[in-house]
Amino acid sequence: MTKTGLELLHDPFLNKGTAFTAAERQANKIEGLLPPFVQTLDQQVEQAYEQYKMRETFLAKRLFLMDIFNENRVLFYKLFSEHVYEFMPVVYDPTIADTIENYSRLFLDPQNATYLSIDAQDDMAAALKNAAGDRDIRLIVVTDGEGILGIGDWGVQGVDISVGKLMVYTAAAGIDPSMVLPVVLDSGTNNQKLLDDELYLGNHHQRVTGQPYYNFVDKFVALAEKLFPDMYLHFEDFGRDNAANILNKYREHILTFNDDIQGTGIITLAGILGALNISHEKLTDQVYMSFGAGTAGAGIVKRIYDAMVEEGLSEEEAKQHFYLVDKQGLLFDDTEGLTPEQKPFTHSRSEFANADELTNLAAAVKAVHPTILVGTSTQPGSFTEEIVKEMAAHTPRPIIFPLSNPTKLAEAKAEDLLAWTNGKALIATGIPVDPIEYNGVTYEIGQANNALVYPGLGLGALAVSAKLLSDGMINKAAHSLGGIVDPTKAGAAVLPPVSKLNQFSMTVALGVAEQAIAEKLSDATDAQAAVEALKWTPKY
Ligand SMILES: NC(=O)c1ccc[n+]([C@@H]2O[C@H](COP(=O)([O-])OP(=O)(O)OC[C@H]3O[C@@H](n4cnc5c(N)ncnc54)[C@H](O)[C@@H]3O)[C@@H](O)[C@H]2O)c1
Ligand SMILES: O=C(O)C[C@H](O)C(=O)O
Ligand SMILES: [Mn+2]
Repeated sequence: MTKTGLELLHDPFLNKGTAFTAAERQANKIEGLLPPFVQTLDQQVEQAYEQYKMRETFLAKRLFLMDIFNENRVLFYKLFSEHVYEFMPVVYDPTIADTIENYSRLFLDPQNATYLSIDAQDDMAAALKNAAGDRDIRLIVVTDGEGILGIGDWGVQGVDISVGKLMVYTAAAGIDPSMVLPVVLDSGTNNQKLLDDELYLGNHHQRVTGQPYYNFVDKFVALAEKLFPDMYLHFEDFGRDNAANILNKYREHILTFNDDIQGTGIITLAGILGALNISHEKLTDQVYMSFGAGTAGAGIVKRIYDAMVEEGLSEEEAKQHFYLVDKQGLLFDDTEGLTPEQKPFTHSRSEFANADELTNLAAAVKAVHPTILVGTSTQPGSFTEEIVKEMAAHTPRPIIFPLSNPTKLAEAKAEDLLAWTNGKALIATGIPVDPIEYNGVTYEIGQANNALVYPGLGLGALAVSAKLLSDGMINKAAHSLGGIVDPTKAGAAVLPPVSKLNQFSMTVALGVAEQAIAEKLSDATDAQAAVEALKWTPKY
């Protein structure tokens, strides 16, 4: 059914607004519904950008851009693609945290998302069909809102992270926006503030947990697979108790990806490889400390550990290079409340004379002397001057990545890390940071955010219709980000800049697609052609 009239103007996948030509206006019953002058896409972009600049706050800018998103996807993505570096923190993290916290109050438009309720599971198939319409869905980002960034449980309001992650897929890697579906699984929320708020738009009950919850997820996965058999299923911001369970359940059966576990692992490994490229040190000589060994923290550890094994260490040797610190302090094999992902990387108390005193990060750093410290703890300011100086006293180029998001939760500020280490720290942050002047050198700060890698990974896997996402494909993605930054330049970043996101997303996609073919996870033969064929560009 072709849409005409107001229906056409209100379909963001078809609407061109003032760019509809006179002939199109006549053919589609929209004569007189628009001002007479026919604009080009470039003129629309220029006009929209002027309006964008008039908005003062990041939140106001984001709301303005979302209006365009809801009206006209081509215009939105053309505008986004011309201002990737500027728009990323507005459209995505950290501003997205504000819109998630205020979602119900700011609500205007469902943004073509699918809302699946644990209390209405009989509607699930209809809901997915309604949301897809006649579109060919190839990519789903799904969240249950329990572990949004580091801000916790936001129930149905977490849907914005599904929408936001998908926007980055299109802006960075050219995934056709008509092929994507954001999904939220509403199984309740344990956020009392939301439960007490009569304007909260989700289910007003505590989270359903255990088998009924997993049955709900299972039903969704099975239906999505049936309705969209060529789909890549991206899980985002599930709670610590469920994220790894869900990934482990499906990863060997369908083409699926957990961004917090795998995406963060890839980008952090890439950042560490970039740092070692600058310091000329070997990965297998590093002593790694994870602060906040939850979904992301343990996911990163597994990825770095795999890389150490690939570089020749035995599994037992490699494990000795890792130390996890969580709420309990340094994690030992007899620590209460260990997660299955933490257990393999614990130590024996007998390795330390003062094991019982290692109940906080400062004591653990003093006892272990890590060369790499990665924060995924949601604890702002926890990488203190004392801790950082202690670390720097025992290693010439400490690798320090405060990765907690959004900005207000970061373990440290990049400028402090530089000052406390006389410019020696090799830093990556979770959120964008402007270049820092220190002692006459301009330091570029790499952004270790999974957004630098998941778009290319998804494009590569989708382009060749990979059957699964293998460790080999993941590993290839991590190694695809090297070679863009010049490590000999003073103040060089450990990761390529966000301004080159489109360029290196293609490198990642190609590497991943080639690897899928090499592992016989795809019937395609020409990775380059497949990637180019799938790539969408915003034009009328
Ligand atoms: N930069 C990125 O690409 C990226 C990717 C994923 C997650 N993150 C960030 O990492 C953080 C954690 O996310 P997650 O999904 O792993 O959450 P999570 O809840 O699974 O993990 C957080 C961990 O921190 C621990 N923790 C909490 N308080 C602590 C304290 N006082 N001391 C030590 N440990 C403490 C928790 O026990 C838990 O194990 C978030 O802020 C998130 O934004 C960043
Ligand atoms: O969303 C982000 O900015 C990265 C990451 O997935 C997170 O949960 O923090
Ligand atoms: Mn996330």
